[in-house]
Amino acid sequence: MIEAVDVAKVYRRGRTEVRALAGVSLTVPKGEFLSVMGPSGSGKSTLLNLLGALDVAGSGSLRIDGRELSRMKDDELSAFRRERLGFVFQFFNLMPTMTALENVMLPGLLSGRGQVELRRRAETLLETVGLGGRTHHRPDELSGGEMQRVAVARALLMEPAVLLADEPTGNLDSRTGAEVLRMLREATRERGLTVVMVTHDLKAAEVGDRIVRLADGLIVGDERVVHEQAA
Ligand SMILES: Nc1ncnc2c1ncn2[C@@H]1O[C@H](COP(=O)(O)OP(=O)(O)OP(=O)(O)O)[C@@H](O)[C@H]1O
Repeated sequence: MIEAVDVAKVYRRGRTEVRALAGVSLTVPKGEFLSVMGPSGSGKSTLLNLLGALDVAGSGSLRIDGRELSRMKDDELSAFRRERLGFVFQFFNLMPTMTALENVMLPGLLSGRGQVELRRRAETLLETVGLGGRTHHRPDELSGGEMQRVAVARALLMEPAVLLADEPTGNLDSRTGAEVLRMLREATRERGLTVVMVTHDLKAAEVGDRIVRLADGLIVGDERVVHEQAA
């Protein structure tokens, strides 16, 4: 599903060079929930930006959902991003003047799909994330956890192959964060969705199937998470 081979990224600022990623190889099978950890500056956001086709790698190969990103033109990349990838961010990034329902429908409206079908799907997704009763609330009428649930529903609208989450619980208290993660875990498991989540929080990371650790732009750890069996 995701296959990165020797992916490197150097940022140049005047005469200084920063090797944000120094050759990362990583395979994430379909349906896996991967957590990425590492100290500040280790390259986590850079990796997520490359996986999200928001930036291009300097070298190496990056295949997602069978497509080699380096061979795609800008308009192909935006279409790929819109149709195959879902994003969840630390600060939710909801439109403040729109209701929860409108926020969830938004990626679909931009893609030109029919309103009636989109509305039905958005309502179903809001039910799935436990917000069936909040469809007409605007973000300032929702709690942080509810806003992040709306963001998860929005990320799922286009039925992406991969969901990328950047510190999705970074702005939530630990209990609310855990609830959002449980909901994310269930919603993605039902859909066989591949998830890559960057987090500083080990508890959050352990919700995933596997934890990859970065340091200085390299993978320095890669372990499976052992989950207790439900009784
Ligand atoms: N646009 C940019 N221009 C120049 N340098 C950059 C740019 N983006 C990132 N860097 C540098 O690349 C390195 C990796 O940054 P990155 O943001 O990927 O780290 P991170 O692990 O996500 O850190 P944090 O946990 O603080 O968000 C850092 O040294 C950073 O300063």
